[in-house]
Amino acid sequence: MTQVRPETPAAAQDIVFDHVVKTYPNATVPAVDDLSLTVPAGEICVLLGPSGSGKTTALMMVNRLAEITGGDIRIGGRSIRDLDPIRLRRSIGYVIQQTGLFPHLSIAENVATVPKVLGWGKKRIKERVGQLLELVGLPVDEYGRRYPSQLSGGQRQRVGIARALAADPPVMLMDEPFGALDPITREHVQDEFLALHERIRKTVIFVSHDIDEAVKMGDRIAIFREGGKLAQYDTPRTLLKEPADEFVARFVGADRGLKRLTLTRLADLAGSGELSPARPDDRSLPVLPADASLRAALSLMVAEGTEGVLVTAAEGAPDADGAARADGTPAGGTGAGGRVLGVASLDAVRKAGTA
Ligand SMILES: Nc1ncnc2c1ncn2[C@@H]1O[C@H](COP(=O)(O)OP(=O)(O)OP(=O)(O)O)[C@@H](O)[C@H]1O
Repeated sequence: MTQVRPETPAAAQDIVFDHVVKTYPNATVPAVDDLSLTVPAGEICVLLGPSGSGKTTALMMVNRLAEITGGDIRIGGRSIRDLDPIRLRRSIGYVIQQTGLFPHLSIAENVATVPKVLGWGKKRIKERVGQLLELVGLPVDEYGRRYPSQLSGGQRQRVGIARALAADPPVMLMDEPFGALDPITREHVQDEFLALHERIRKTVIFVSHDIDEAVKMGDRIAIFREGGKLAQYDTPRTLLKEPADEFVARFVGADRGLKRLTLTRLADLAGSGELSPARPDDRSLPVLPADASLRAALSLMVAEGTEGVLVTAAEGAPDADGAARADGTPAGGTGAGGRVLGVASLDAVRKAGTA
């Protein structure tokens, strides 16, 4: 995706759930029971938990698609109770699994929906649509006139994201947005969304069923248990390292160590002095850049049957000291490898997974 910024981006706002309760009419037990948590401005919070534990309900209360029955939700300090639901919804991006694109409208028209409702002028809408489609990697000249049925699932999901961003909302709600995509497209769209989020820094609440997705996407994860109760709210790292109880431990799975490896980069090992210096023999080891995860390093070692990987400076990282490169070309040359930082041994990677 290209370096286009939305015009005058709205500052992100924090979202506070303050003892929130939701009991549906005729229900005997609450769908969400006394939920209190704060999503800091600009962060991604993933709601995770078994089916029926209240994730979607919690999300839909934020834009008042479900009305709260107790407690309060505040966005940027303002209670949603004090805001007109329709205006509130226009000010919040909403992305769902079935993208909800209008099949009879072109891609450009789909993205323009909310700005049109808000009464923006034609020129401003056109500019905005162009920027947003560019931002999600679907240039308007090529894709703007197509219809949703003429795009792949992943592309449609990106249009859904562009449309949700159209009015530059400070908050985005995403309900299993990538749930219908095949695993490869899904990973790709997740990566793209994370890169996009780096730039736009909205406050995002994201519902997921999938612990791997939650660990990858979330700055924080809220784990719900049956009965709409919050079991734990923490960063992925803390959650994997210190699950609050048996339920959370079971939910995040037996391979917690492996998941933690996803969160740690080879650069972190380099930073804490846990790489060993490369010796001439190590030139035959598989090579990974420092921004690769320890999980990727472990997979590569297993696949190649080695006890280490050679770690090079990540692409774009400074390469100043004239050391040799992994591919044998001198520093400053045009070889694909970066400066060699050292060797990540199987032991060092294992240790990081259990630390
Ligand atoms: N409109 C509704 N009317 C009555 N009960 C509802 C309604 N929507 C959801 N519920 C109930 O509220 C509880 C929480 O549902 P919710 O959809 O929020 O859970 P969820 O964690 O998002 O589930 P899933 O992962 O299966 O989507 C469930 O018991 C569900 O049956």
